[in-house]
Amino acid sequence: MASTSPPPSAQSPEELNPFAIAQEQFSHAVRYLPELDSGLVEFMIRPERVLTVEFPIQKDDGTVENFVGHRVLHNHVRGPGKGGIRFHPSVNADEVRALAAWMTWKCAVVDVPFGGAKGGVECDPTQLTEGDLRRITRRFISQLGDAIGPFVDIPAPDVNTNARTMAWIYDTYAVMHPGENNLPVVTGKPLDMGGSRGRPEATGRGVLFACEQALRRGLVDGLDSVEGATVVVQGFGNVGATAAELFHEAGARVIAISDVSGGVHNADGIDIQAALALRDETGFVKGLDGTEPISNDDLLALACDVLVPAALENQIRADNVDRIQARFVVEGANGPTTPAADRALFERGVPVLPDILANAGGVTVSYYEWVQNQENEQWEEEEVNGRLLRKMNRAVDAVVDTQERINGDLDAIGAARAERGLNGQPLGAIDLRTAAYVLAIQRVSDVTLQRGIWP
Ligand SMILES: NC(=O)C1=CN([C@@H]2O[C@H](COP(=O)(O)OP(=O)(O)OC[C@H]3O[C@@H](n4cnc5c(N)ncnc54)[C@H](OP(=O)(O)O)[C@@H]3O)[C@@H](O)[C@H]2O)C=CC1
Ligand SMILES: O=C(O)CCC(=O)C(=O)O
Repeated sequence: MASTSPPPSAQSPEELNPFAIAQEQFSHAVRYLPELDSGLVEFMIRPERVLTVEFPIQKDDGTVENFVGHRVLHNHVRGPGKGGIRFHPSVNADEVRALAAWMTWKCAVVDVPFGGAKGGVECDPTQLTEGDLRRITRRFISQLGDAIGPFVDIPAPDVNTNARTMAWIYDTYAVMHPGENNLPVVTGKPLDMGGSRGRPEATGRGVLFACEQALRRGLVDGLDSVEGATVVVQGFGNVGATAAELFHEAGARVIAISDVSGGVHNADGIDIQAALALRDETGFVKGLDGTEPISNDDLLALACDVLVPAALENQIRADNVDRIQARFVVEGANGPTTPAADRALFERGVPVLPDILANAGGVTVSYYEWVQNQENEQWEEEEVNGRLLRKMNRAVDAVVDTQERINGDLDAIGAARAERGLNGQPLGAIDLRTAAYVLAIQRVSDVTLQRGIWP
């Protein structure tokens, strides 16, 4: 597997450091919440716990190799930590810190009773066998010990992990905790091991639901439905492939898709079922019949109604944002747009439905799985999807309403800042990401104060 596109030299590492980005997004939003005490703000920006573990495994080729893994609990004020585990060569502590912080805000935006956490192991799954991956997972989970648990911190799938990985996590934890109902320790499990119907598709489905509700709210001039819209999807894994399939089923024309090796394009629309079959057979979408090859860079620059980045961080940056022609960006991935690119898109009037809202369908159905596991129940898929739809619609409405409220109240917020001795410079209008942060920070700070964690 190739790693993420190399960062362009024009941008400093700090500008592309996910944790620095997460902190910048948070600090920007806090300016619109002048009532928050500075100590409380500091409490919310910092991760509560960062664990880094190192462990050897014997690989199937007979060699022994050391691996490094991280699990970060960012904040557990609203509930146990929640967030996926990623296996990727570019995993590092700062990336996991950022992903954990985004989980805190995401769970608050969609209003599920979890805090934020995330994990990752620095490894390249393309160079490892299934047996290697199983041993890595088991050793990583044993090393984490009671830092995870059904009411402590609950992992889930992320990049290069899936239901099979979650089954190994469950089993490892269950061996360490005999005699207990351990099912809620991890979500995204296989269906016959306490997984929830609808969880494998939930993130992609949530991306579609969020996009549809945002269009109904009139966020994109002249586009009120995905029906007939042209859609470009970067990343053809759990999130991207499901999103592509569901946008297609909803009547959109998906004109380009991609994976790490590059993309394929057809202005008349891509046969998504054929793409799925090809990916399952070869591992890639390249060479799909009836399509032209396209690089990931050029794919992002295609003219389309909706662009869904669903791969990794830092895909839309200062150096390529001018090429973006999409009318609406809906973030399936975590952190695909840098702050500089956010600002440029906002100035151009291109709305970005942020990750902490748009891709919250996964954690929402993970919450439903966790609830079902407590009762040893399994809901019907219609029930799961119906609940997801209502959650996503409510979350989109809450974020759009927050944006409208704040942007209609800038003078009063500026005056409140001046009154508290804060920088009194005029405040600019906020984008959807900042609105989502304001909503989330408000929810987390309210509970922090109610619980008396911050006096
Ligand atoms: N799984 C979930 O429930 C959730 C995931 N997310 C986020 O969505 C994103 C995707 O996750 P998920 O779908 O689970 O991961 P997967 O591992 O299932 O899929 C990732 C996809 O992205 C592709 N990819 C990797 N690197 C690049 C690159 N540099 N350029 C283009 N494509 C690339 C991969 O290609 P290849 O397979 O060829 O390597 C693969 O198609 C991540 O940001 C994740 O954090 C967010 C919420 C929930
Ligand atoms: O399903 C979950 O619990 C977490 C999913 C996740 O890691 C994410 O939303 O980024």
